Amino acid sequence: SNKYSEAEGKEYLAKLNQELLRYSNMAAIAEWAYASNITEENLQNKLKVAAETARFQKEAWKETIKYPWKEYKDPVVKRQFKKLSVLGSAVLPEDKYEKLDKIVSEMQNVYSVAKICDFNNKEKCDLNLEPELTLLMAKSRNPEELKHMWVQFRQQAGDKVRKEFTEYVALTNEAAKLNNFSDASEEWLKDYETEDFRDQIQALWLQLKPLYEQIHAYVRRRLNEKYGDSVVSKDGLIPAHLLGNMWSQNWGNIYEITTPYPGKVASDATPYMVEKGYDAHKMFKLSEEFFTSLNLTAMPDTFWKNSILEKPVGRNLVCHASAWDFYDGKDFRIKQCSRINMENLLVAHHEMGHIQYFLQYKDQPGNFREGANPGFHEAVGDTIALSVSTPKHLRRVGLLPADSKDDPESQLNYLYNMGLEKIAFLPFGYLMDLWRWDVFKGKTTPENYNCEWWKLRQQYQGIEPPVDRSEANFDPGSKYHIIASVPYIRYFVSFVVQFQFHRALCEKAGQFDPKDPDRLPLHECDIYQSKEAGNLFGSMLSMGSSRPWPDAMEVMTGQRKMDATGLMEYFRPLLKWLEAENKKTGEKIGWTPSDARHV
Ligand SMILES: C=C(C[SeH])C(=O)N1CCC[C@H]1C(=O)O
Ligand SMILES: [Zn+2]
Repeated sequence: SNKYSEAEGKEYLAKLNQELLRYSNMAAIAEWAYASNITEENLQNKLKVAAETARFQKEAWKETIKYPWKEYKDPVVKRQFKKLSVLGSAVLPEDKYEKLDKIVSEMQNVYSVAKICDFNNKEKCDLNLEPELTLLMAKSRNPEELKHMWVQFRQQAGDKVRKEFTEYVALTNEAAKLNNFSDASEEWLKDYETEDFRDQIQALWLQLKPLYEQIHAYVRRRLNEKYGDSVVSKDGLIPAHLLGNMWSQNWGNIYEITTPYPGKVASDATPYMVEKGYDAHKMFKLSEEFFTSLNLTAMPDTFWKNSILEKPVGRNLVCHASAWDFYDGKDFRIKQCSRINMENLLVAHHEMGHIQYFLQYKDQPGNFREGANPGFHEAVGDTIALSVSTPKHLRRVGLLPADSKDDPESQLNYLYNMGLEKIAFLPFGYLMDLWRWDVFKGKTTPENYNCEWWKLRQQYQGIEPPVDRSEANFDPGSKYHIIASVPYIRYFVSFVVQFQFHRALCEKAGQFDPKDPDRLPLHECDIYQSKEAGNLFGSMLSMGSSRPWPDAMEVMTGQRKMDATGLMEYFRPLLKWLEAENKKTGEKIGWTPSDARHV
């Protein structure tokens, strides 16, 4: 047979996959060493291993593209060649590849070591983002203290990396063009294999925007009542520092000051986690037990041995939570600077969802060991957490009092709390890459990085900075994913599809009936211990990226498209309540742009 026949191609793939897995394992080990202990030595080692890996990938790629794979018959062989025919940043000349790697590593270092002084004690200047500032942004009800932390963190993080980020954009675009993409945004979107992907996302946002405007109007009124007109206007933008989160991306931490029915039991497990002596290990064991109750896979011993589940003392590390596949079918890890509270319990489930996906597709060929699309990977843990978060489940595992009532007002409180997490996030999940796509396309230039950022924050989230901003600032650079070059539209996709997954699994578990949605409300569903649901989930997860994501979605939900009806069904009672409440208090729905207001 002539060289490069389909049989030859198949043999070539098998050998190449083994080599690629070996390099991926070495690269992950070097990256882990740096991310978990930021030292010059670990940086140099990471750069060296990354350069070796890139060199191998480039050599292999020159051979790969000689195979006439488009004429092959076997869809699995063709799909692997298709994936391997795009080289990624390894396409850059070695010096530029190393420069790009160095810049992203340095931006992560600046972000991870940023420290500010305490608002109340000017001598204490060792406050890190995690845990100190995260906890204070969640707890403080002092607008001046919140403003101090909001401004100071940005001064120590984003403002310091504006120049590096500009260089990062140029190099990332250069790599994209060498891979025959018009710019990096097109290379990032290839993972969705969907021609009109951006139009689909825009359509989903327009469907969900009314829900966001309702919760925005209600929260603005409650914050106006608490902080007064001089701090929060009745019909304008919400100041970003008052929403319980450094980036205003989810608002769960202001539940207690905006509760619809105060005095009713809060569905917050935090006090019960503390009372029961929870530590990080116990949080992750609780999550593991949920997965095994579904007949999904337990963590291998290496997970407990190699993971970092609490912030180590005495060294710098990247605290932003992450899950790692070491591509040897045995070594899987989480790195999380865990705190003992409900928010961290849900992040732990989020990360364990990544690990479960790794475990389910670990026997796929190397280049299929990824999510059906990146949004699916972000949705696994959150889908499970939708069951875990229910008052019914928290009572079941002893994280809410057994006798805590389930009356309609408590139910509404719970649904509102979930809305502060899931609905509030949607515009942020969208605008992050709306900004970056425009940057990669050159529509947003360094001269207007910050102005365009705040235009999007105003247009989509209806929020404004607590102090005037200028191009001396670089606020996008104060968000981890921007400086770590992690695409973000995956989270918007996740927040939509996780409700489609939840609905399908709840139906399978007999916990939801689409023909009688009021009998078993979707937001009360808990799939715990349903092996039928778990087997259905596993059948999708084990596919990895071996098939286009509509095929994977269809296996589990019967649908082939992203669809907002899952999220809308889950929050239907909340939307009704918010519309009635905002009508009663005569709220303006939406917001008048600040400049219009100042005129
Ligand atoms: C927990 C992770 C690690 Se993939 C994360 O980055 N998330 C989870 C939800 C949104 C996004 C964020 O924190 O910005
Ligand atoms: Zn994630």
